[in-house]
Amino acid sequence: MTQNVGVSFPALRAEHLFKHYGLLRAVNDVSLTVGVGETVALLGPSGCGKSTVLRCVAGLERPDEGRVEVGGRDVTALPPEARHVGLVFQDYALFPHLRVLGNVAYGPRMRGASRAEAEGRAREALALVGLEDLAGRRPHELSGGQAQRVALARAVATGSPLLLLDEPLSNLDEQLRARLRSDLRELFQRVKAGVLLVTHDQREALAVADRVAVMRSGRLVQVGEVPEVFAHPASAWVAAFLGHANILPCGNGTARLVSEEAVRLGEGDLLPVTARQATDTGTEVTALHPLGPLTLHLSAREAAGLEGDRLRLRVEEARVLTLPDDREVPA
Ligand SMILES: Nc1ncnc2c1ncn2[C@@H]1O[C@H](COP(=O)(O)OP(=O)(O)OP(=O)(O)O)[C@@H](O)[C@H]1O
Repeated sequence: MTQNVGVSFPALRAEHLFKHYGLLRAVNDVSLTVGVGETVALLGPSGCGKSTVLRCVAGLERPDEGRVEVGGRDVTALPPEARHVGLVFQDYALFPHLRVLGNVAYGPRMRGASRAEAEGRAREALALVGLEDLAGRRPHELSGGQAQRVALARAVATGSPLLLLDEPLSNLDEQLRARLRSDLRELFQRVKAGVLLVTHDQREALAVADRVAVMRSGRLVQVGEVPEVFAHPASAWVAAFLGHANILPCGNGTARLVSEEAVRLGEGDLLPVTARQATDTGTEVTALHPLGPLTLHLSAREAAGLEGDRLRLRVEEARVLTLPDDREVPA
């Protein structure tokens, strides 16, 4: 195969992928690029086709149409083991009979490294995930979080230009997830591979990814840098999926998005508060604004500014986004 010397290729370029299961279009014309050293989160609700995209990229599924390039090499027709991608899936099955070191060294060994070389790389990868001390353990002697990190080390040790992670934190409790999220970001920055991460968890995407690709019913509906997509969702559905609370229908196929940044507390009119509830971080209130009811999270200090059952606030009209309201469109 020929490659142009000096031309740099993205870690992944997927073009016009389609995958049907019977009449179901699980993946409908998905094109996606992951740069070298970039982390892209494929984010969407359960069943929207995220894993199928990842499986097509990994070679575990054959797309009906489309093309997959890894590091500039067309791998569309190649089996998974010939694609040189590192995989971490939900169940991250480790080989039970191999110790941690053997599990992590397995990839490099399969790619022809000597035992010493493979184990050297495995130790480096284990150090990256902070588990060098557990190299001699067997998988059943690990906690869920440790097994998760071994699976990551195993993918990293392959030295692949592209890592594919499917809900890598899904089996862990919330505390551990929160800790590993920041570990992951650091780890990805250090290994310099391209990372495609599948998740249905907005916080995970926000914490870990450079760019996010939002998927709905087999299609990508918005792709962009994480802060940009959160600040400027392309539609009401995307805004709602990303967790925006105040999306007010206008009745003409559009909706207004009043983000927290658009609300100035302590200025403007006194508005009636119709609901109030204590939360972990403060108080959630619903205030009746002429645009519609606004649900707001108030810190303890902001909540102290409540005047009886009224709250003074102003909505900065210039910061209110008008979006197509596609929430009721059948999936
Ligand atoms: N082998 C298969 N045969 C038939 N239908 C399938 C198969 N695999 C997936 N599907 C269907 O394709 C759609 C997309 O599934 P996929 O697993 O890609 O979704 P997902 O977004 O990853 O969901 P989750 O977050 O729940 O894992 C779903 O409706 C699913 O039921």
